[in-house]
Amino acid sequence: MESEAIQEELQNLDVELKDVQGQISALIEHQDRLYERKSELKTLLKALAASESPVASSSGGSTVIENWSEAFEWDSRADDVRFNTFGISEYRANQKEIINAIMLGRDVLVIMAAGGGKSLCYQLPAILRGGTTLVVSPLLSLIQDQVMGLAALGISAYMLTSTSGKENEKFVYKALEKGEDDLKILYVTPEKVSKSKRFMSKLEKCHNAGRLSLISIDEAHCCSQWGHDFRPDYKNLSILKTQFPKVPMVALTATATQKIQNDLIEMLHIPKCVKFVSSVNRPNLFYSVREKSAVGKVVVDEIADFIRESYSNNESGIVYCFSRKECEQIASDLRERGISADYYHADMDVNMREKVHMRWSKNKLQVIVGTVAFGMGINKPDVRFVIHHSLSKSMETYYQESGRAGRDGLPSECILFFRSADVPRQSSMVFYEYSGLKNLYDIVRYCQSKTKCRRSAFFRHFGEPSQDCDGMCDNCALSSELKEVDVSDLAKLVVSMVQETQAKDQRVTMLQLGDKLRNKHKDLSAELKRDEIEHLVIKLIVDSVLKEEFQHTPYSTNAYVTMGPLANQLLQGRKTIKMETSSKQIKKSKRSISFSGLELKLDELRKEISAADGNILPHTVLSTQQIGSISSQKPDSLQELEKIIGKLKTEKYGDRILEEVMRHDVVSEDIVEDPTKEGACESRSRKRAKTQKDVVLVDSSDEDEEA
Ligand SMILES: Nc1ncnc2c1ncn2[C@@H]1O[C@H](COP(=O)(O)OP(=O)(O)OP(=O)(O)O)[C@@H](O)[C@H]1O
Ligand SMILES: [Mg+2]
Repeated sequence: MESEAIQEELQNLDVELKDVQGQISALIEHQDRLYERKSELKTLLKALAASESPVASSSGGSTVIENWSEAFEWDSRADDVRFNTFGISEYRANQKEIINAIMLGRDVLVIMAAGGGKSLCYQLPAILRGGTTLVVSPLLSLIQDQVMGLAALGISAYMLTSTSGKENEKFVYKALEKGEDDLKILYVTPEKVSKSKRFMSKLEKCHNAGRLSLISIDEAHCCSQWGHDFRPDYKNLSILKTQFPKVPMVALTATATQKIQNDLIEMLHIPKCVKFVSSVNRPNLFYSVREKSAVGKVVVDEIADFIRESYSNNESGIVYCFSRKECEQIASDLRERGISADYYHADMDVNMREKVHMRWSKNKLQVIVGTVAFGMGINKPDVRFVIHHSLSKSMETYYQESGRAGRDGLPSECILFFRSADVPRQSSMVFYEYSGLKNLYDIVRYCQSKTKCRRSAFFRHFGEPSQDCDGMCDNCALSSELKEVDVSDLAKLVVSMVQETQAKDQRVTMLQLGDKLRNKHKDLSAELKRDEIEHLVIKLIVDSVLKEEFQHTPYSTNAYVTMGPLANQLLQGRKTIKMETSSKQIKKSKRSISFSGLELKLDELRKEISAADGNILPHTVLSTQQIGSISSQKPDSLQELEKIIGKLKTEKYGDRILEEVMRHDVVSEDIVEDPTKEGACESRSRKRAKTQKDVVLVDSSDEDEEA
């Protein structure tokens, strides 16, 4: 009897110890999170202090007062090239300062959001400084795009990649060695630097002759293992600073975390660089999360309706999917619904992929349905919408992927379709990655929240002070009745069920758990939909009450739900679980720009010129912003047009653009007034002044509907 009592006590102690262990690991996890947040906040404080002082932050702790915005002798030349060659009417934030720091010979680290205009920051000094600028860029498609774009502007840009022909290679090597031919900008992949001795020896000759004027490392986050796109060959780029210590180096990336910044500075050997960190905020992007139906057809219908209603002029978009099979299916479903869509994934032959990408870049295809393989090489500035058919694996990847919208700064939309059942699909892919689950649960929190500003989640993630969202996310734009409901009792039922299953040495997936619960508690099943139970299970996982465990089968990795570190706290009534519920739902959200009248004609014209040339993309002929400016200002001479788009584009396309403007003017006047009437001219100019409309039409007709 005594031994039985001891046995029992031992068993109880084991249970209690397990509980304590669970609490300790939960506390340790919590402690880690607090430390991490503390360090983020400290960095934030430093950044704030730096931004309050007039000195640009120099990572070398330089005490010299440096004002990168003052007047410099190259200012007028820089303005001339910016406007007349690049057709850019004014600098965006930090561009001028970065250019000045490079012109002064400093090493520079640029952190600027996608589409912020990083290319200009090294391309303009490349032209001003004379000699040759070397640009390292990770992807062939990015390099091709850039070289093509620069060539269209009459800038002598070349590339050396694995696909370069012999003739091209010969020309580049000769130009590097002898300096006789014009070679302003040379793009290479990192492999050239790390693997080609021949290339490095030619580069050395160029340098020794004093002709290597600048080294630019684009997409520099590829250096860091902490980044989302680590490329081993980027690690060897330190050789550039070692070999050419006096040549200024500029490293550019859109990825902003402090850890990655420090990593880059160390790996590229630029400890004294001047750092320019711009905000991660993309004010022109409208972020929203929509509940994803369990029925696939309904989701595709919703996506197709959205595209048809908001982007009927063939405006470009991307739909991201989880798997290759899903991509193909959704692309075909969209085509069936009359939308010009095609798929893009890693299983396709390179030529096929390139063909799809090119059709899309030339606006011959409206939507690319892609996996994450459709990534870094996308340079299209006028992507108006990015839809996630499934959630991304982290806030960082979501920021990157959704950030492919609106790189031209014009209003664009980012919609994520969220369904709890998609979480185990992602978790079974990322659980072995460093912080994989933690990162995934961060984006799940983002999706589950019905109250918090979507933007603030990005600020928090990148350790940046919050900024006003200005109603540019669903949670800020929508004023609906939101409540927090205590669901602890239901949560206890869920956790007890997991506990029972585990006690029987069985495993349960989220799907099975929902079914079991509804079978056992028939009274609940009338009230509770499967989706709601899954929603709760995911919340419990994210809150460490439950946890996911994974098991490999020969065909897949399955995610099971098990007791988490805080399970017992909940069962013992020491923890409450609250869920946000919303009485209203966004049914339709429409934030779009749309072309009308002359804009449509100019859009047609740029496509026509691009198609006839074959080597120029429509947005290089005229950017969407330029189309807007021409349509609102309606220039009636080449001189007037030149004031809007600069000399080069006016010389190349001016006559055809003016023809279009005049034709449109005549047509619209035929409609509105009798041109023979006296005073028509005056009324025309008055009319013009009146139609100086904001070319960007932002339609914000949200329709809220009872759920
Ligand atoms: N000052 C400016 N005014 C108007 N448009 C600009 C300006 N600077 C750059 N752009 C345009 O913005 C678009 C994006 O520029 P760019 O490709 O340099 O972005 P990025 O910062 O390199 O982005 P990513 O991280 O996606 O590579 C391009 O179409 C470019 O011509
Ligand atoms: Mg870029």
